This record gives sequence, structure tokens and C-alpha cells, in this order.
Amino acid sequence: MRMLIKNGRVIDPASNTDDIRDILVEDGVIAEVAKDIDKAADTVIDAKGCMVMPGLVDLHVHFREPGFEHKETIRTGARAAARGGFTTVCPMPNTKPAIDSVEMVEYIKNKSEEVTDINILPIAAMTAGQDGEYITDYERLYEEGAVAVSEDGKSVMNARVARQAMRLAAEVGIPVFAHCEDKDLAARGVMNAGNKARELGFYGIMNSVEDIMVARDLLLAKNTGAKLHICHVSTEDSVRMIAAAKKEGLDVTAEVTPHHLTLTEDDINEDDANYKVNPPLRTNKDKDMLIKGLKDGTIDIIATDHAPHHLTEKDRGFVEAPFGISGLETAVAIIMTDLVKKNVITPLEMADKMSYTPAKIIGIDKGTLLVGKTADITIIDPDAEYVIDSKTFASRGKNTPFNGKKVSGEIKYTIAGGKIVYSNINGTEVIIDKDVPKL
Ligand SMILES: NC(=O)N[C@@H](CC(=O)O)C(=O)O
Ligand SMILES: [Zn+2]
Ligand SMILES: [Zn+2]
Repeated sequence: MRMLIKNGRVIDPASNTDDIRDILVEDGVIAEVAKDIDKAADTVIDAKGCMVMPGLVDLHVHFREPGFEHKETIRTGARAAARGGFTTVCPMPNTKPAIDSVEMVEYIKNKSEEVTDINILPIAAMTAGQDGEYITDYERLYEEGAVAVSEDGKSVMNARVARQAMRLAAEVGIPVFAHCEDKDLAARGVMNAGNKARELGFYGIMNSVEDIMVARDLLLAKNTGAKLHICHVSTEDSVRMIAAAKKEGLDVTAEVTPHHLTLTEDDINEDDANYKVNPPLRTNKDKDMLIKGLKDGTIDIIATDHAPHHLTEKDRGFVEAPFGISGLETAVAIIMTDLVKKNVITPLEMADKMSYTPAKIIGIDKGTLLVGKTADITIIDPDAEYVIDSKTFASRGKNTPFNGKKVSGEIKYTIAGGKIVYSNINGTEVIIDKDVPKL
């Protein structure tokens, strides 16, 4: 099977390419990248005016299966990924039961294999049941295909357990993805401890809730040699501490979400729990530092922290609703509109932060369009304008603070392993699930 992608603006950080090229895909593999390829193909895609990037890689999503299928399933999550331009996603283990055993990792892998051509690479829990006490079997989890361990949703609060976990992770070579939050200090906070919380009379979440744990985890990583990845960085001091740790030569990476790069507490509409997320939307000062950190490389990647919740849960009001934003289907448009179009980052930097470097962090052979690589490709029309409408989401989670926002940047095709998993041609969207094998 041959696919030919014509006239696109090919953006490949691995070769520092940002130029008009054709791409020939043969049997799911990139066979040629050149100007004016003139070869017959089964499928020809006209990518004129579009950016052609390596398939996007999201190291931080929540797919709720098993246990919370009313929020999202692996199938609906994979469909949301395809619609958002992502060909590889890493679901966090905070399901019920948690992904804390070889059997559960196998379950996620098998289920994913059944329903989608997107690559779903699970992250395993750091402790049994994410209870913060008994460390899981990192060696076997890693062998089974878990790409990282994480307690996401919370921190391992006991520093002795956290240190032991990092020591074992370092031995095995598996990365530790740290959600940094001192839960005692966070107490009953529901939004950033700042002007907005004061004005509305809500309990706040101070920056130190995050900063204290970032400091602890960086020190434990230094102490143990663990490969540490800091999830959803939201504060200016986190950025400073990560920069200092990198300067010192620690094996540390960090991510930031599209919402923390573009929204602050000032944007919060008090009646709308779609703005309720953990860590909370911070201040302009924090946001500016996150952007600076992203640009100077202190923050390595953009991850969505796709956290779908049901409408009835988000309808409970700001205090009672669960934390989280459904992010897979808005990430490209938000980054394109608010960062690329405003010349904050270049298209090459976008591909680097959303594909090339995420792949490097978990050590997978993806994130590039070099010849010989698997044909995971995302085709984006940067100039297509539309209004974000959560009703169109493939995700079960319609919880987004970006509903109604005018954006430019639309996914035209998502291609995984040479197979079109999403297309959007002349306003007709098609998401293609995996062919169900006939009995
Ligand atoms: N980010 C969130 O606000 N919520 C996440 C948990 C997490 O990422 O910490 C969730 O699982 O809903
Ligand atoms: Zn988290
Ligand atoms: Zn998360």
C-alpha cells in the first residue's frame, strides 16, 4: 500500500526541516521525503497550505477505563486523540483498579490493541492502589511495556517511600512522572490562592503546594539518580528550580499544559467548573514564566493532561466538581492560535514540544518523519478558522474552558502507522476505529 502526501510544509525537528516536501509512505513506513515525488499511490493527499508534522505524542492523558467509563473509555479516548492529531498517548494509572500490576498493564495494552490504531502506552502506578505505601514491581511493569511510573492525581506524600521508589526506578531505568502537590498544604483549595479566590471567597491553592514537592522530588532525584519528569508545571518557582536542576546536570524533564500557557485565574468564570483544574490556573507572572521556560528549554514538552469528566460532575459547582480539563481536541488549536500565530514559538518548536521530545523522554522510536520510520503523521491546516464547540468532541469529557473560543488551526488528517485514523475533508469528519477482525 502506498500513500503520497503532496505539497505540504513538512516540519521535522529531527532533521531541522521546515520546507515544502512530498512524503511517500509504503506499507506503513516513511519511504521517501523529497520535492515533487512523482510516483503512483493508492491514496494521494493534497497537503497544500498545511503543516505536516510527525504524529503528535501526548505523555499525559487520562482514559478512565477501567472504573470510570462514564467519563471516558479507551475507545472514546483514542477517538479524541485521533481527532486532536495525536498518534501516541500515555494514559495515567489513576483508574479503578489502578494500573499497578503486570495484569493491568496487559489489560490496557490488549484493550487498546483491540479498539484503535493509535499507540497507547500506559504509565503504571508508583505504589499499589496508588495508596502511597507499597512500591509496585517496576522491573516487571517496565518489561511489560509501562513507559513510566506515576502517582498522578497526587504525590507519594511519604518522602521515605518516594525516595525508595526513585531508587528502584533508577535501577530499572524507568522514568518517574511526578505530580507535585503537597496535599496537606493544598487542603480544601479549589483554585489559585490569589485575587480571584479572595474575591469569590473560595479556599485557595498556594504556589508552595507545588513548589515544595518539586523541590523535594528534584532533591530525591539527585540523591537516587532517578530519571524525573515533572508533570503539569504551573508556578514560576517550579520553572526556576527545574532550570537550576538542569544546570546541575540532573536527568530531569518537565511538561506544561496548553491551559496553563494561555489562561490565568483572571479568566475564571466562577459559575463554570470547566475552569477547575489541578494544578490551578495561576497568575500572569506564572504564565509568563511558563512561556519563557518553554522557549528556553527549561520546560521540555507540552502535554494535555486530558482529564475528562462527566457533565453531571462538572455541573456540581466550583467547590464540589472534580478537577480536570478535557484537552486532547483543543491542544493543537490553542497552541497554534496563541503561541505559533503570535510568534511565541515556531512551527518547528511546536513539533519538537508536541512530538519529537516527548518521544525521546520515554525512549520510543517516534516523533520524526525521517525515512524508515513508522508513518505516524499529523496534517494541520494552520489557517482554518473555527469556533471550539465541545459538543463536537469525540471525548466523553466535554469539560473545556475553551468552549466558544475562536481559533485557527485544524487537524485535516491523523495518520498512525500509515493508516488514516482521522480525516476532515470539506467539513466532513471521519474517525476510523480499528477494523474489527471477522470471526
Ligand atoms: N489534572 C486534573 O485536574 N485532574 C486529573 C488528575 C491530575 O492530573 O492530577 C484527573 O485525573 O482528573
Ligand atoms: Zn496530576
Ligand atoms: Zn493528570
